[in-house]
Amino acid sequence: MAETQIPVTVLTGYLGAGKTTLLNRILSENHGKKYAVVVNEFGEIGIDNDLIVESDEEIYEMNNGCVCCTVRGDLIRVVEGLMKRPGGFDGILVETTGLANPAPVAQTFFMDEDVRAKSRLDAVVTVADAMNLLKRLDDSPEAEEQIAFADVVLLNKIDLVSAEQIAAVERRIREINPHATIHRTERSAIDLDKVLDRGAFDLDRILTLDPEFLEGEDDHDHDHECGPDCDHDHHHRHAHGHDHGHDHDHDHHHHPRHDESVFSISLRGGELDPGKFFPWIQEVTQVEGPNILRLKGILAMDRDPDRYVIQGVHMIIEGTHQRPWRDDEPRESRLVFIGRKLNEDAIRKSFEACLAKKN
Ligand SMILES: Nc1nc2c(ncn2[C@@H]2O[C@H](COP(=O)(O)OP(=O)(O)OP(=O)(O)O)[C@@H](O)[C@H]2O)c(=O)[nH]1
Repeated sequence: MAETQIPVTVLTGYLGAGKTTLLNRILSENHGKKYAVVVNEFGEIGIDNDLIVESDEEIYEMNNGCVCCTVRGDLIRVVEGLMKRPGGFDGILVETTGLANPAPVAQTFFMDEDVRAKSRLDAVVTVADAMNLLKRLDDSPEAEEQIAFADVVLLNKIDLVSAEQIAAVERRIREINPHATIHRTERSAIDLDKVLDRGAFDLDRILTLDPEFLEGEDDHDHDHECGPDCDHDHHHRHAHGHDHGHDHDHDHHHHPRHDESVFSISLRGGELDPGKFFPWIQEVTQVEGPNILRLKGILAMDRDPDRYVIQGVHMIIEGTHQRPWRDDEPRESRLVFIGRKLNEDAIRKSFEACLAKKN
């Protein structure tokens, strides 16, 4: 029986750490294996799917809320569906949103009987941003959970920091999680056998970390109530509604609430005037940089046949031409900011001022 279990890799890490970069490596490398990929993102308009390389792999997107607390039922259904596929898969990769606590995702693979019989959690792989991790550990509980649960940590973006900084981040990771294997990486470059099929998930360690890990709460059936940005109100309601008089609150234990100060702004429009857009995005990222945890967009530039992809983490932004727009695609620009204390009105208005004038 055991040999028929499909290995599942949970790929986690804070916003912008380099998860998709790693996923793209896995999907592009000529390893002769077939992986199913499940991605989940935070933000209303699905962009992540467009940033994943085109490949023969099957990609399932779940962007209605955050996998850690709202779509576990969906995850079970997707995984069950995958297992029934003839031919099967050599592995399943689940990429969580940067704001997810990986524990409930990992739990999924122990809770559902069918899923448990046919799959095994191979490893939780956490990508950490060497430049920003220390700050995020101070202000974002998810960042710490992601490190604590990791079997393998990729300490990524080492090109952006000094050797001393790398050593300091590594020490902090070790304090939180002395067991994980740490690899230093640039652009998530790693031999895939260091992240896939590791047999690294250690249930005993996780039970020390979280004694209730296997207690699989009743599923509360809250899968579909959350909005795209993970409606935290719902969790308040849930926590209250679930008070049976015992004083440990499952919800608190397994699902530390998301950082409620983080929200997303989704912008949509037609073609952009590059002469206006580029100075604008430079300015926004300079002024709002500390509050911009993440930005990503697929843009249609006036008179440009290619899709233009822009990505950022705080003040660092990168843009590239991706591929030509297809005839059947509307030339539309979509841009998402995820952050704290962003001035939505000002960003929205100034973005609209970058649209190309059509006559
Ligand atoms: N300089 C530098 N940039 C990197 C490195 N790895 C990734 N990036 C860039 O960082 C940005 C975020 O990378 P992604 O792989 O999309 O990050 P992610 O973790 O998938 O992001 P979310 O899904 O939004 O949480 C992109 O612009 C990447 O090109 C690295 O090692 N060095």
